[in-house]
Amino acid sequence: MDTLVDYFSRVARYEWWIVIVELVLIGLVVYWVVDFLEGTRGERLFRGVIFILVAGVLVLNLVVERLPFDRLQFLYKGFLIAILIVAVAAFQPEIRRVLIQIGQPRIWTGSLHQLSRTVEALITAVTELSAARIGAIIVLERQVALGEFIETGVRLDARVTADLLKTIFYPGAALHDMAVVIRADRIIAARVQLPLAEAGAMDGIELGSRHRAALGITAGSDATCLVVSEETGAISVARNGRLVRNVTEAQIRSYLTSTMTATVPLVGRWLKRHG
Ligand SMILES: Nc1ncnc2c1ncn2[C@@H]1O[C@H](COP(=O)(O)OP(=O)(O)OP(=O)(O)O)[C@@H](O)[C@H]1O
Repeated sequence: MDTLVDYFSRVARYEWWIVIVELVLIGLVVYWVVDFLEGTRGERLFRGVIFILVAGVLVLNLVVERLPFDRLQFLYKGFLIAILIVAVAAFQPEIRRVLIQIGQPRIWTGSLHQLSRTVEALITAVTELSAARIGAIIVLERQVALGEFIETGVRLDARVTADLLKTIFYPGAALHDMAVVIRADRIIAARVQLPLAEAGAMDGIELGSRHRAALGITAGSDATCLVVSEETGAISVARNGRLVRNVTEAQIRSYLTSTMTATVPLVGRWLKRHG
């Protein structure tokens, strides 16, 4: 108790506005990290790491500092460094995504007309595949290049059309297995093997490998992924390692437009809004 009183009387000597600014900044950073990781595997890890750190600091400050447990304190410092190294390894996909988003310019070389044609072709393809219960997974590459995964598939370079997408995923067709990757308005590759996210369930349903592949590729990159379930015909959208199931046509349009307009130059976006 004395330690707590000591602590608060020390804090009370600081300039009040400095304490407030510091608390607000810490709060903003934690809020931003939790918001960024929300619903992903990283969120649980982050909560775990924060819990260990807060519990460790409290125990050390409130109990150990009062008693001559110098070796424990020394070990705790080493433990913090180990936690930092483990956290960097564990959050590798999330850290990669954030750094790439910060460091890369936005590029879209096509016109807005091409953009909306591509969006409509994708919507037609997935709704028709869904109605026919044909499984499909389509990855929309953005700023993070997906070259290492594209190499596992068959290279194509064809304009996105609904008919071509339906033909690719038609059961038994040579390229129907695995994923299609799209860059701007081109189908870049088919039969692409994506990294799988850990096994897990969503809404009580165990995720199969198609949906785990969508989570895997979107956790480690800024890509958006459309999935059509062969089993139920449900269409899902994955972004930032999160899956939204049973999306409607309007939702797909909104997801795709926001994904793709983020790569349109600002002037183009301004013209679209005011033109
Ligand atoms: N690593 C991967 N990358 C891309 N696609 C994959 C990968 N692994 C599996 N797939 C695709 O997922 C199909 C198998 O889907 P599975 O039934 O296991 O998953 P699911 O999520 O339950 O999907 P569905 O709801 O369509 O059944 C494979 O035939 C293949 O086309």
